[in-house]
Amino acid sequence: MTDSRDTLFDTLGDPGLFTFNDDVAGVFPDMIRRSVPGYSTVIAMTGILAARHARPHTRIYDLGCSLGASLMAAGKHVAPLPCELVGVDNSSAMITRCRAALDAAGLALPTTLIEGDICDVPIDNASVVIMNYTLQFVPLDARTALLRRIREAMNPGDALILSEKIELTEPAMNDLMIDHYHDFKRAQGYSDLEVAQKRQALENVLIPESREIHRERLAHAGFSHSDVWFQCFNFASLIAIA
Ligand SMILES: C[S@@+](CC[C@H](N)C(=O)[O-])C[C@H]1O[C@@H](n2cnc3c(N)ncnc32)[C@H](O)[C@@H]1O
Ligand SMILES: O=C(O)C(=O)C[C@]1(C(=O)O)C=C[C@@H](O)C=C1
Repeated sequence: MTDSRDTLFDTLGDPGLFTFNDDVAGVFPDMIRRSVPGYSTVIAMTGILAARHARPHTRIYDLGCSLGASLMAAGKHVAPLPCELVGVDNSSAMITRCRAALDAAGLALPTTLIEGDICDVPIDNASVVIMNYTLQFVPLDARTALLRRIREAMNPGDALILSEKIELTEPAMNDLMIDHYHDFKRAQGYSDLEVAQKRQALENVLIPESREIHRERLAHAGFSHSDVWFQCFNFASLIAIA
């Protein structure tokens, strides 16, 4: 099956607020691949990282699972270790399509999908928690409590894999990275109009923070170590060890 092309922001007008509705879910594989530099590398490596930290008879959570890309990568590398995969997303359009994609993929591990808010869904007996490009959509004042609940569900040595669009602390470097990022998007076939309209739709919806703030918050939430394991322009992936 070929992915539908993302043309959602190609017309001039009020783009409204970005939401993960049926239109977005329908083009999501193409959208995220052309919008997140390094996306396919991050997803593939998520499987490798998960396999090192997964413990038998625990759960591997994917919070903000969208269409299940990280669940599939984890399933591929963690099996046959007996673990349960749990995907959570609050978009019914994503969960419906994720269920179909997982059925088609036929994962080797038991998998549960939950339609719900990651700030409310119980998290228990986790050895690995994956949150790829999702914390950025959680309100700022709810981020620490969520990370605390994740940490409390883990044992020492377990891992959180956290990927985010980030802000750089030095304004000139931040502006430069955003310019590089927009060059990347244009090289992926997005027009200046599409870049501008999407940027407007994401304003105050996707709230990026610096790697320093992320690492401080992770420490505050009880993680003993964290660092960046991948970065491309203003998109970074961290691993935090419980
Ligand atoms: C950029 S996508 C994540 C991409 C996905 N992790 C991947 O790597 O393919 C963000 C996802 O998080 C979900 N999301 C955002 N806020 C959420 C929340 N509070 N609770 C549950 N899901 C949420 C959205 O519906 C969307 O599917
Ligand atoms: O297109 C952008 O500007 C983005 O920030 C990319 C991004 C993300 O980082 O989550 C934003 C929304 C879509 O979910 C896919 C990718």
